Amino acid sequence: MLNLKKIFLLTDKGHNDLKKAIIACALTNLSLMLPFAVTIQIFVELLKPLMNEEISWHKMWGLFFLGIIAAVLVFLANKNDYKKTYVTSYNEAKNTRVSIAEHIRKLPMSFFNSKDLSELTTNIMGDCAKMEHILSHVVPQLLANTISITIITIMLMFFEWRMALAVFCTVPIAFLVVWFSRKIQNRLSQKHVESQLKATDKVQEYLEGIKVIKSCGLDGEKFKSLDYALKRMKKMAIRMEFGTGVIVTGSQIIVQSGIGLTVFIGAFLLSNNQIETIPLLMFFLIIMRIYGPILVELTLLPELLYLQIAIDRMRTLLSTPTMEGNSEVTLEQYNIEFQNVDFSYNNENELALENINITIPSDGITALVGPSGCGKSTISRLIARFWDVNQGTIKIGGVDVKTLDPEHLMSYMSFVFQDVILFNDSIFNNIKIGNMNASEEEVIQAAKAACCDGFINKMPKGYETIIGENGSTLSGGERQRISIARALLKNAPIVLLDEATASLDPENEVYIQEALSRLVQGKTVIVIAHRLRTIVGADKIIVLNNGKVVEEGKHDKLIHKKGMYERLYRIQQESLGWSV
Ligand SMILES: Nc1ncnc2c1ncn2[C@@H]1O[C@H](COP(=O)(O)OP(=O)(O)OP(=O)(O)O)[C@@H](O)[C@H]1O
Repeated sequence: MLNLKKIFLLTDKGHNDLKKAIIACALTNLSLMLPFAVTIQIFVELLKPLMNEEISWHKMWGLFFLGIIAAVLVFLANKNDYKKTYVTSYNEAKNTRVSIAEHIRKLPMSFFNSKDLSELTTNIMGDCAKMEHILSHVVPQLLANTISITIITIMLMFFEWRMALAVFCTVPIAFLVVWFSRKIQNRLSQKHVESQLKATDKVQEYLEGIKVIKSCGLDGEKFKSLDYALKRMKKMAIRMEFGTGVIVTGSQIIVQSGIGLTVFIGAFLLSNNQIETIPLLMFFLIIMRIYGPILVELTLLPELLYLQIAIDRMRTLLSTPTMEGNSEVTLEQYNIEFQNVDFSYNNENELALENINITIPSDGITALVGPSGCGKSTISRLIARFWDVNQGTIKIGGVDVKTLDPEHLMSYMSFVFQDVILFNDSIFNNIKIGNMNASEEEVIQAAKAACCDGFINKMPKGYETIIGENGSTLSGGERQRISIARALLKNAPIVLLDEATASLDPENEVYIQEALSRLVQGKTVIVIAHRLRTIVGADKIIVLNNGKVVEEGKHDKLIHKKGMYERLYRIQQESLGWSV
């Protein structure tokens, strides 16, 4: 028995709905035979004068009313069929989209290292749309046709088995041809899908990088690679359509050869007086009625094989293990401890962090410094459990972060990154993301504390101003202050600041320093700063180099030590005097 739930990755409800849709479709198919049977009976009556018999008008009126009843039944069956197939398939696709998005949210960041955004977008939108289309337009019809054709075949077998055999014997051969060519079709579909993904990726890259492309004069080169990807997608689409076309047309010809066979067998039986003219004509009419849906089925079958690629991709995504953990534990203290931590992003031989043993005290500022690529951001990502360590443990208040549910852990942390993510929504809602339960007053208070109030009030609609995709209508400093307002509203006990004041003009920097000083009061703060003068007053400075801790202590101690920190600090102080 076909396990539709597994094949099409359905929810329990979706599976039940699909079964109902198949039954509804089969009923529609069978109901369509009613007007057909009435028509044949009328046809038989009308032919009676040719056999020197009289038309029974009494019977004709009866058939007329039967015809009306049949039409009403067809209408009701179609209505039911529409509701069961289309509405339920759209619901199922919506549920699948939501469960994919939910699953993606819980995946470790290592997953995103190997996937690009266009592939995930295709997963959520494209694959689900394909599933929606095929669950509503293909699967119920295909299976319902199979059921109704089988029923009709059995009925005709009882009536005249030789003619029934002649009508249907070509059908399984045609289906077997499509089935056995599925490997070729799969290969063609796979290549087509890959070329589609590549093209989507290139279009996305082109649009996202349009500023750099223009400013660096890369129009020709980048356009060439986009053009190549689009041409390849076209080539693969044509190749797939051609390959599928040959297989489908071939199988349709096989089915239609049944017409010749039926005529041949019919003529043979008629000449031997083994069948009468009217039943013979009836069989010819049946061929016309039955072959139509079978030919349609043969064109639908490759679509089903094509869907399999999308479903396989969704299955891989949904079976990728998520990051789980306890969401009941309450953290009482916020000191952070790294014990013998080793970490690598992809390859275990290339450690981004090696044997890290550090303590980040609560209620104080700890700065992570060191040359570019030394592992500062990696430490902050591990604290937030964006990734899990390869070896060792990270504890917050004595609790191993690996045992905590990532979303629960996140409720204890606020982030202020340099590359602020803002949504195409009002300023008010962008700040409120920090705490969805906050009142209007609290949002405004946070905005004031983050020095946002001034520029917000100058905007045409104040807090209700829509700020464009990723805050495109704001300056870098304004965007950063909004992200600080968000963090202030969240009021989490641990604050992670990543390059928060880099690349800002002096005025903005003053505002941001003021906002930050309010944000960090009484919190466990981890700052990643390149400009060492901003962290001179930190309670602890951890110096990293090549993924290892090389020095630790306060500013004065490290300066006296005359090690890496002192060297970096000196170079930066000297560079302050430079002019271009
Ligand atoms: N997502 C990633 N996948 C693979 N390798 C990564 C990833 N992110 C960082 N790395 C590598 O890990 C090492 C440490 O990177 P990290 O971002 O922690 O450095 P950093 O000290 O914060 O650098 P910077 O100051 O330039 O931001 C680098 O060699 C970097 O190339």
